[in-house]
Amino acid sequence: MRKIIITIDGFSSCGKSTLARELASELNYVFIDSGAMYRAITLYFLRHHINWEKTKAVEKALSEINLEFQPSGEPGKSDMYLNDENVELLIRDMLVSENVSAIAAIKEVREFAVEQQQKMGKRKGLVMDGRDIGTTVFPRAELKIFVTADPAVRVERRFKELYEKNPKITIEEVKSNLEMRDYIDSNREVSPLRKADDAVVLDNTNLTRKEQFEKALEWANNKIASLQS
Ligand SMILES: Nc1ncnc2c1ncn2[C@@H]1O[C@H](COP(=O)(O)OP(=O)(O)O)[C@@H](O)[C@H]1O
Ligand SMILES: Nc1ccn([C@@H]2O[C@H](COP(=O)(O)OP(=O)(O)O)[C@@H](O)[C@H]2O)c(=O)n1
Repeated sequence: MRKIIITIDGFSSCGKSTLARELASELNYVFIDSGAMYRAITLYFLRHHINWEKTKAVEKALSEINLEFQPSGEPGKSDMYLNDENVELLIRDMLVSENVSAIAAIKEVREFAVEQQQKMGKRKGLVMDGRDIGTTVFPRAELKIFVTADPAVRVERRFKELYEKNPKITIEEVKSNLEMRDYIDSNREVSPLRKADDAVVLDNTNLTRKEQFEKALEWANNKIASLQS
């Protein structure tokens, strides 16, 4: 069976990673959460007080960063390792969320991450989610999905998830973070978030996880079947 690359892009908290993980698990593909890479870089910059407005400081910091995904023990899930440290939980912290989009807008940071992402796609059989995967990282991917959902629904979903870990978090905090990141991600100069011309749109505002998964799996299976003939 021929293996393909599936890209899943869209705004924050649309359910991209959830869908990507489930698809990869069903197809026996590798799942890569590209956002985790930008989050790990951000964690490093914050911890080491890197002045990210200075190109030299950014380049030096990037030369000290090693990113790796390792299986987490849960089926289909992997954890992000920053210089051999498991940072999977730390990178979901609000402080990282507040700074990640500014750092992900830096050209050198994007080049560093994109180069590694492209290497991961060499052997196909990959589902990667992010913001620029269908437009920049894998412009020739066989299946591109652009996920959208009503902004209020997205805030509610992310709030629910973060509240379970930190009951002090407020819905306003989550809402303003999502709005800020979506704005920066859509308006940056390098690879702004946008739908690739050949991407299919999946609006999951009123879809359950199971329904969105079934729809995307059907697209994937149809694409794989069409490439056999
Ligand atoms: N169709 C859905 N209905 C309800 N909640 C969902 C759905 N898809 C994902 N979620 C939940 O929404 C939150 C954000 O999903 P996630 O996959 O992390 O989004 P993204 O990767 O786009 O930021 C998670 O808590 C996830 O469990
Ligand atoms: N391919 C990608 C993935 C993420 N990012 C950046 O990384 C941030 C965090 O990505 P994420 O996928 O973890 O975001 P959420 O799951 O919180 O929505 C995004 O807001 C973007 O600023 C990016 O620029 N390009």
